[in-house]
Amino acid sequence: MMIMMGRSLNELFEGKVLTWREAAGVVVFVVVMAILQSLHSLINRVWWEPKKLQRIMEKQGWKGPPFRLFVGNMADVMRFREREMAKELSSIRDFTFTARLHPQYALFSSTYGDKSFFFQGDQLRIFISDPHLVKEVLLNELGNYYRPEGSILHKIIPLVGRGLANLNGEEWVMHRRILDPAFRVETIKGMVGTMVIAAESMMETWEQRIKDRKGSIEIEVTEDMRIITADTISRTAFGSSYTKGQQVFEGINKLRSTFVEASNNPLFWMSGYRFLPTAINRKIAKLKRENDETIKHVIQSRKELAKLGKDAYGNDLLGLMLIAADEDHVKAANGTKHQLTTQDLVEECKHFFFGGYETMSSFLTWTMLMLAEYPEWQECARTEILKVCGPKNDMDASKLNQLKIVGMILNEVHRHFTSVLQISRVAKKDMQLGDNFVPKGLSIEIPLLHIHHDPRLWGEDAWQFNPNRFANGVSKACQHPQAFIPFSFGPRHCIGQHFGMMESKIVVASVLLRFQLSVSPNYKHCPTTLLGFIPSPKTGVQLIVENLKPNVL
Ligand code: HEM
Repeated sequence: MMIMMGRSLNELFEGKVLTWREAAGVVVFVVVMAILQSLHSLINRVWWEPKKLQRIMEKQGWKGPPFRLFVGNMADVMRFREREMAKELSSIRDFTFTARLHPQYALFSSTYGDKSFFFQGDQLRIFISDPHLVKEVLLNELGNYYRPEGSILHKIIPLVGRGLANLNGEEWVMHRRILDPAFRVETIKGMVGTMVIAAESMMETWEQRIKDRKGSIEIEVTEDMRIITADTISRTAFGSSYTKGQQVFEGINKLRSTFVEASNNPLFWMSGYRFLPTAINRKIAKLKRENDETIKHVIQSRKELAKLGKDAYGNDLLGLMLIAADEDHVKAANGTKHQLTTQDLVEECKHFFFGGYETMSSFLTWTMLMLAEYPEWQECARTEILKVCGPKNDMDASKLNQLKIVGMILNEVHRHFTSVLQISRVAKKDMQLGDNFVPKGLSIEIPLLHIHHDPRLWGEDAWQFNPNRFANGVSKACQHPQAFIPFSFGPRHCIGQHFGMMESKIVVASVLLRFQLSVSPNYKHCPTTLLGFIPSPKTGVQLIVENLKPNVL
């Protein structure tokens, strides 16, 4: 290296040969310059850039709290959240818990109005809650708004995987193109039978427990919904090797608890924290390695089996992804650019496992609670399921499609307990958004949960549980079709939407055809969040479960 440097310096100093001392001086100079350069870009990133964006937005009437170096306003958010969490909800029918689930929007929009912003770490984030503007951002086909690198999903990458939701640009286009076919409605329809097996196996354990107790039982449904969801994903993704899938879920659970512990530290929200060699970061890295190995093992054995026969990839989600990736390899050989590597597939598997697991188990838990709390809706749904599927739970995709009342209830649960509380984007270049100039690099936060509760869009009963509002479809339920977007929309909408809706209907039908649900006196209504973005009950959801009276069937 010294010789190489000597040569280039020789050129620099027009052929003069440098002494070692002179060369050392030059090296020191270069190192100092490199340090100054890094310092300059650090200061630029953590101070000048956010301050510049703040000035631009303030000039246009946007308001927010003062900037704080490194941590931004997250400490204020955490304090506000603690205060909100300390407030008791009057009953399960009290839906005014949005401030504790998504405190940043509640805190800053109530202080600074609709045009508000705050700093998450060194990122200035504005809130967009007008559905017209939301539509403009999410429908942008040209990718002028991308997912931010500093979002919570990036902070927990060892847990969620470096998959679709964390990718941008051409890499995202390639992954989405290859993975889309595995999640099309037609493909998911073929998975109904597998989903029913997962749901029914949990129902059998409930039935056995009721039999053992000779009457009703109390069930903490959060855990059981997690098990059904994990089982459904393991079976639909990994087919016959679904026990390996369960192993992955054990790994995900360990990683999740470690991240929950880490996220209680305000420094966790600081950019770059995940790269520091702290004890907790080392533990996370070890757990990630172990989980990756399990998935890699399944993929490699599939690939080896495939060498023996054409269909050996299987028709489960992993098989479909491997087939699509293979077809893409063929195209690649013919001149297309990208290919999915084994590590890409590992990351995408983790991504689906996490994405499908946390959102679905949270959503199903809240659905069970609402069915138990509103017996009239439980009854309506059961009558419909009995009529469409018959008492033996004879389900297929077309019957599930006919479950209109169940669909209305699920929509109302999505509205109140929005699984993904907010969507984030960053402007790739200077943009015009409605009347606003949005400078390149500005982060935009779309507070789905709050949009779903805005009385200006939903009317006076926005804070009530009323599935009837969806009786004539989403477009008639609210003022603007983009006021109800639990799965988002546009090019980056949830790839698992059909999978999620199908699974939800199957679980609801399986439960209601066998059991009567009511809320246990032991249940304490205290919605909170998991990892700051998935609504979860603080101390589980305890329900009383009993067999249906014979005259119901
Ligand atoms: C209750 C169920 C679910 C809800 C409410 C939900 C919601 C969402 C939302 C709001 C997004 C963000 C879209 C955006 O930024 O515009 C998303 C993305 C995503 N979801 Fe879901 N999701 C659910 C279930 C699932 C399931 C079951 C899977 C997989 C099996 C899944 C996989 C994904 C993936 C991979 C993305 C990223 C898509 C991309 O960027 O191309 N989700 N989901």
